[in-house]
Amino acid sequence: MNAPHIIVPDLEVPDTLARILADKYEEVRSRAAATPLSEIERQARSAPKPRDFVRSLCEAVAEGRVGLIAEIKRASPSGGLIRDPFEPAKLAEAYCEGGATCLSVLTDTPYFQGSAEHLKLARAACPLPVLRKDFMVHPWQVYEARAMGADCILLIMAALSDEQAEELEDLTHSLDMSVLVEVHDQRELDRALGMNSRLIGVNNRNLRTLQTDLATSEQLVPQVPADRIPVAESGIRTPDDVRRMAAAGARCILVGEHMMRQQDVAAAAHQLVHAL
Ligand SMILES: O=C(O)c1ccccc1NCC(=O)[C@H](O)[C@H](O)COP(=O)(O)O
Repeated sequence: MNAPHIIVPDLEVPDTLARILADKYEEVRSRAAATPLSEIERQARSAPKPRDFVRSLCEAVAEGRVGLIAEIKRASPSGGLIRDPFEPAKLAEAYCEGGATCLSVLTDTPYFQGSAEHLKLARAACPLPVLRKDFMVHPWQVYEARAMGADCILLIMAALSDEQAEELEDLTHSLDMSVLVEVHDQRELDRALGMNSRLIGVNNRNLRTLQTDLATSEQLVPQVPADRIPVAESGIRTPDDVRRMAAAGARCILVGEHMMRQQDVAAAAHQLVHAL
């Protein structure tokens, strides 16, 4: 089959992200050549109904709880191999038992050792809505996300032009899925606020240095308007960190590596959920 023509926008992107994106465009080209858009769309439309990711977080916050998006990730560019052995279904059950509101599952293979299979196993093991954590650059991946059962996708503003972000957001919403729009600086936040999605993720990880700094959320979260839901992402480890993010205005958090490194994942989730 012929590889589809996919246009790559000319963006200024941090080094690590630029490498990941170059590989991602290649991956999408070859996967879309093997499974045409019409076929992946058919699979997406016959997938089980989406679970409401945004509503679950809103309910957690309305009930005074921390909205924990608990991440299932085996490895990462900053952390190397994080968890081995790695059992997505057991991890999903443990997160659910520990009080997580939603799951985030890495599906990128080259950099995170993730897969669609991890997402399917995790979602089948619990009732929680699931975010497909990957580098989304093309509509084909949105259909693929729905086809594998994802309830939400991540759109990283640093990786997308405004036109791309809006196209992917519209398509995602048309499939009744949620979008978590991720920003790391003021300019990206301003662009994100021009979109329709309610979930605004502030990534504390600088994708140039891969270092995390919770001050990023402290600076940006107070500027997120009340009709949006801020989510503090990356580098959150302790109950004090959770309280720090809540003091900045983020009662929803996305946490991966800290919990993935604990023997008792349910207890680690429970500790963060009950930090306030
Ligand atoms: O985690 C990385 O090393 C990384 C490198 C390049 C792009 C993205 C990366 N991480 C994705 C994430 O956003 C985190 O997995 C997520 O926010 C959880 O962060 P943490 O709790 O610090 O694992």
